[in-house]
Amino acid sequence: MRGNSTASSVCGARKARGPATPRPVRILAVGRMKSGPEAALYAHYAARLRPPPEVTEIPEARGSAAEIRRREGAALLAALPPDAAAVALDLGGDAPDSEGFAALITRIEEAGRTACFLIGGAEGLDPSVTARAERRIALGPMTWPHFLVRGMLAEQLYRAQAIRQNHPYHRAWRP
Ligand SMILES: C[S@@+](CC[C@H](N)C(=O)[O-])C[C@H]1O[C@@H](n2cnc3c(N)ncnc32)[C@H](O)[C@@H]1O
Repeated sequence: MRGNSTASSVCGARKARGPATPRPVRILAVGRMKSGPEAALYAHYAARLRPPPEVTEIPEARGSAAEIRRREGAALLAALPPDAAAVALDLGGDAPDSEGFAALITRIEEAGRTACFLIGGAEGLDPSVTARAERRIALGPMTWPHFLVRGMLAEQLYRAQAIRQNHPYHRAWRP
């Protein structure tokens, strides 16, 4: 399982156990989401997460495509907390299955770090961001709109929570 094979490398050797109460995951995302179907999708799944994720929205930058990526990238990196385990949502990343994604969250929590998911804007993520990320994850090979990616990530976070709690929301395929 691809996701599991590299999940163990994301956190580094820190404390063996995290806090009893998991810290909220952080979502650092370019763009201000207005009310609409994408916001409703995100809210639907985020409301099921315990604790709920904390979202930091980075304003869309102006300029050439490269300038936009660089400015938005600098703002994304500046918003990372010191204990961040940075995970970039990136088309060039690997595509773990949901169990592998859940294992990644567990590893980050057990290392006592904060899982921080980085989502780019229309021009994508700057190379400085993908270089900083300890893990790059693709939601398949197709390009999705960034606000939709936020909702899709929230659903996978909820699925990961269900997997970790053995909740029947996630029905693993069995032969
Ligand atoms: C509209 S996409 C940017 C497309 C840009 N041309 C690129 O190649 O990254 C906006 C953001 O959504 C996220 N995204 C879009 N599709 C994705 C996918 N299949 N897997 C992971 N993240 C994706 C990435 O964070 C991306 O920076």
